[in-house]
Amino acid sequence: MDLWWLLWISLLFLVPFILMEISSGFKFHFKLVYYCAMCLLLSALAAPMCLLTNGGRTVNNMRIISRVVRTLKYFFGVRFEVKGLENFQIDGPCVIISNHQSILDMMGLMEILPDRCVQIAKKELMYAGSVGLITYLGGVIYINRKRTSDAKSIMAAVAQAMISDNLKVWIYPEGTRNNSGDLLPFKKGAFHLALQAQVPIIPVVYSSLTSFYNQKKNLFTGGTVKVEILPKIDTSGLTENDITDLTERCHQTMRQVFFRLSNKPYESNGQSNCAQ
Ligand SMILES: CCCCCC/C=C\CCCCCCCCCC(=O)SCCNC(=O)CCNC(=O)[C@H](O)C(C)(C)COP(=O)(O)OP(=O)(O)OC[C@H]1O[C@@H](n2cnc3c(N)ncnc32)[C@H](O)[C@@H]1OP(=O)(O)O
Ligand SMILES: CCCCCCCC/C=C\CCCCCCCC(=O)OC[C@@H](O)COP(=O)(O)O
Repeated sequence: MDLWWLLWISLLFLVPFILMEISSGFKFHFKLVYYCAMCLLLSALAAPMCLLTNGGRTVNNMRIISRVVRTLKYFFGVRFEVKGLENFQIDGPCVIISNHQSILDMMGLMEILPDRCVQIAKKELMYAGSVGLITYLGGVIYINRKRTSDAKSIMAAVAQAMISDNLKVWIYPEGTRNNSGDLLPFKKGAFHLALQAQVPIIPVVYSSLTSFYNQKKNLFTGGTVKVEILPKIDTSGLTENDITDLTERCHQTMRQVFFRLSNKPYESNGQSNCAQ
């Protein structure tokens, strides 16, 4: 008898949930699964192309990867309005920093990826099947975010490789995806890297995706993302003592641009912008 009551009560809660899920959530989750499946499929197709063209793990594969990933936007109704591409026209290496909202960011990244540019990614991405393989072949640098000391020594080696191999490095200084409609405080790795390699920083800002992609509201329709590549920030002459200031300056500049591109009034948060 008790079991029957339990069953009825569960149904009472389950049925509206299932109906709601069918109407909005189902579409949302279906599209997300479709996106991941497309990433896995395109990666599986791109991997042999990379191997046949360039033989193994090299940044040159990023040209192939970006060309393939650029086709994804047509499947998902996403478009990009890009400003400031001329700011990428610098000789030599640099650190590129941008905001990170969701896994959809891979489309925005590949839309404007400059030549000879690798990204810093969490090591877990290595195990994402064919996506892991394609990131490996493209020369993505993996870090263990839970071990600051390991991440620091990898970043120090990256600083040297940037100079010797003329590499640009793309870092998401928020350190994780953030779809809250604001920027998270910045981690300091990107700024240490720019100082160690003595290279400029180029900030890139993507407008908020929340009007067409919002996990809390089960929303995933098509839309336009505004992208702005900002002028380079020089780091020559700066020392370790300037890291906090530099981090804060970049965060403030990018936050202002983020609010402007997202058509939202700028809110001053009044706190320190650096991650503690
Ligand atoms: C073909 C179809 C394919 C389709 C699909 C595939 C599509 C494309 C494929 C290719 C593209 C792939 C791109 C993948 C992108 C993935 C993105 C990510 O994974 S984001 C997550 C990983 N990235 C990051 O976390 C980067 C940002 N994080 C940092 O920079 C961090 O600082 C850190 C990880 C280096 C360290 O973390 P943490 O300890 O939490 O950080 P802090 O609070 O910033 O630092 C603590 C103290 O350490 C000092 N510090 C930091 N870094 C350094 C350093 N390098 N050297 C010296 N000291 C350092 C820092 O100053 C702090 O000390 P304090 O005294 O407080 O100042
Ligand atoms: C045989 C193994 C099968 C594995 C299946 C893997 C399923 C995943 C498949 C496709 C996912 C496509 C993802 C595209 C790349 C996304 C990169 C990305 O955005 O990573 C998130 C990372 O920046 C921050 O992570 P967190 O927000 O801290 O978390």
